[in-house]
Amino acid sequence: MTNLHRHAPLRVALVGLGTVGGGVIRLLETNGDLIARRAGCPIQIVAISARDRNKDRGVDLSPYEWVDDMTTLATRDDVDVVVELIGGADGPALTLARQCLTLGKPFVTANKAMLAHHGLDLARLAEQGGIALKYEAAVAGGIPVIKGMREGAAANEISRVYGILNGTCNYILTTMEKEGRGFDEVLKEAQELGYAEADPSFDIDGVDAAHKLTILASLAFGTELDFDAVATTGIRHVIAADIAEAAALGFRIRLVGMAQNSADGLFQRVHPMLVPLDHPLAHVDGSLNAVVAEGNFVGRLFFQGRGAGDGPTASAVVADLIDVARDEYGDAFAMPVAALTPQNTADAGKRIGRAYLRFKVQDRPGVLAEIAAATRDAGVSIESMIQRGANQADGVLVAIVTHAGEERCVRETLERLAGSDSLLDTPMVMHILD
Ligand SMILES: NC(=O)c1ccc[n+]([C@@H]2O[C@H](COP(=O)([O-])OP(=O)(O)OC[C@H]3O[C@@H](n4cnc5c(N)ncnc54)[C@H](O)[C@@H]3O)[C@@H](O)[C@H]2O)c1
Ligand SMILES: N[C@@H](CCO)C(=O)O
Ligand code: NA
Repeated sequence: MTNLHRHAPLRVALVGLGTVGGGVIRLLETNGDLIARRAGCPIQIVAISARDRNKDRGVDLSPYEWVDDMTTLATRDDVDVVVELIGGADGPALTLARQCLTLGKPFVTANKAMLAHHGLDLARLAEQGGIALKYEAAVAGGIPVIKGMREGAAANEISRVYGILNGTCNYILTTMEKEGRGFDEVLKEAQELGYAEADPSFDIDGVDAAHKLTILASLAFGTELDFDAVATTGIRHVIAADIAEAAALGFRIRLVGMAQNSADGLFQRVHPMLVPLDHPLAHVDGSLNAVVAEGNFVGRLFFQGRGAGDGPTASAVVADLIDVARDEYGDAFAMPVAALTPQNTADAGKRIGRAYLRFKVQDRPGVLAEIAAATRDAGVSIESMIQRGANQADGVLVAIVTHAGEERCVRETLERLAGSDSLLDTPMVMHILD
């Protein structure tokens, strides 16, 4: 029989056997023959490691050699590539990454936290060793957006890259919207479905999306990764009433990560936004993620797919392994580290856009006039306003959509209202996607 494979098997050490690690084992077992034809060689797991050897993971681990000390994998001659699926920006994942890349062992990871904080150093090590550092699973799970940005869109100057980058938050927001269920209950469900990070506050406070945006921004703009430059707000303070008011005004609420280039510098933010119903992001539901990139020759690119969960994430990890088997890899962040430029952070106050403001106020004469006066004095023009819950002892809700204007004016409106005894709660501001 003819041997259709060009190479000897690619021997993989898999570290971390949770949601994603289990998915990788299942995927390779299910699609192994097809993958071997595409990769030019079989991809074989030869060693596995995790914290607890005896835990039932729902997959048969008996065919694979268990390794207690993962640090030995970096020096093993019978391992061609190490896959890290532990998580955490520092700690054992980072130690393993540094060891592997320093010792010339190709490295595949889904760990966006580690890349957002240490990506440049790790890319430098990979570059020095002339080896692969691959991380498709780290951004938007199964969507091939790293490949899309690094390779497919590489000829373009990108003006803006944005999208829904966290499956847990999207699942929470869209389930609350469709089923009217409470935040805590839906978060628990997202955890059970394997979407959430080990510490789910990374998801709901927008940190995970900010990790991913940090990586995307570097690919889009050729800048050094700068996690600290991302202004981040999560979805903790989005309440059911906001979702209902947004719907009444013709919007849906999504946690959006956005990086935008301007003459002033780079603007990077993760925050809940109102998305108009006629925008494709308004229809990205559940654990789906989506990324939009605007290029000067290609126009608007729209990537959509499952951003979390075992199957989609394993799909991205194994795609990286296929690239390693084919010997197809390049600079981790699309150009040599020395060619990346430092970022200038743009002043968000000068950004022009519409905003949604929600106030919980006392139900008494003059309150609306007080809010209107604050917007007038700050130079904010009101497009529409809704008041609900008249005659309620615990106050009424006032929701405002502004005309497009500088963001600093919205900030000034809130400063003018600060301390007013008409307000019963901290006002909520969400910007509107254009
Ligand atoms: N779950 C997803 O949908 C998803 C999607 C994209 C990326 N990721 C990323 O993939 C990685 C893994 O995520 P997961 O959801 O599979 O996590 P998980 O918690 O389900 O699994 C983590 C695994 O790592 C092992 N581990 C943890 N600490 C360890 C240590 N100190 N030493 C040895 N092993 C250790 C655990 O035993 C477990 O097997 C993370 O970086 C995560 O951010 C997850
Ligand atoms: N916790 C992440 C996993 C995918 O990176 C999410 O919910 O999107
Ligand atoms: Na991806």
